[in-house]
Amino acid sequence: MHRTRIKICGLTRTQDVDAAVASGADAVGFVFYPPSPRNVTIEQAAGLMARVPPFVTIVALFVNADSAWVREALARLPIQLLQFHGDETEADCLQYGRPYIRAARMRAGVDLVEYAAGFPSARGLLLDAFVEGYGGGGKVFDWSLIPPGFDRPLILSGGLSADNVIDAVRRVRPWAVDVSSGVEADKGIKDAEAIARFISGVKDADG
Ligand SMILES: O=C(O)c1ccccc1NCC(=O)[C@H](O)[C@H](O)COP(=O)(O)O
Repeated sequence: MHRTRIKICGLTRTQDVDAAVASGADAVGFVFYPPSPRNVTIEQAAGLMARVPPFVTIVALFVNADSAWVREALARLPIQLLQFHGDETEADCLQYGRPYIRAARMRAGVDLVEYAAGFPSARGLLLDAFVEGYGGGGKVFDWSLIPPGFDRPLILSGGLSADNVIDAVRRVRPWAVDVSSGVEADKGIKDAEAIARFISGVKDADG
């Protein structure tokens, strides 16, 4: 039986990192995108990432970032996986020589097979709803845009919460799910109970 992996994204506080880990998250995500209310500096991220135990993957999210900044973050932080959420090309993503996942901003007309073919080196495709401002919008996209039998690891995101994640996992059967705003009390402020309910929902859906 497949166990759906779970990433909690947009962490900005130590207690939220602790809550995600305690509830059983497989991965924790940190947003390096200054316009976002979830943005963290390299200094803040160092303190947050230091709390993450072994076997929980540390993911760093960038949006059209200056490559010198990404390199600095990689040099100073224990980042294990990059997430590119902007308009990066495959060459942009590959230049760091690190494993990465590529966000696909889903909306009517997006051909996921064609999009994914442009990123053969991505470890997986993270499907998020198209929103102005790139992401973290808490919007659900039409899951029927995902082609049946799509054969790359899919990380389903976009407006997930404890209220819809069971249905999402049962219908899409993704490799992993990713949530940010759906487990927040306020932008950038996670709710430990909502994280626990989300993770419990994923486990229920897995059966
Ligand atoms: O979180 C942000 O503010 C953000 C800004 C720019 C690009 C992406 C951003 N977040 C993406 C995520 O946190 C997740 O990977 C995911 O898409 C979940 O978002 P949500 O719909 O809020 O659960």
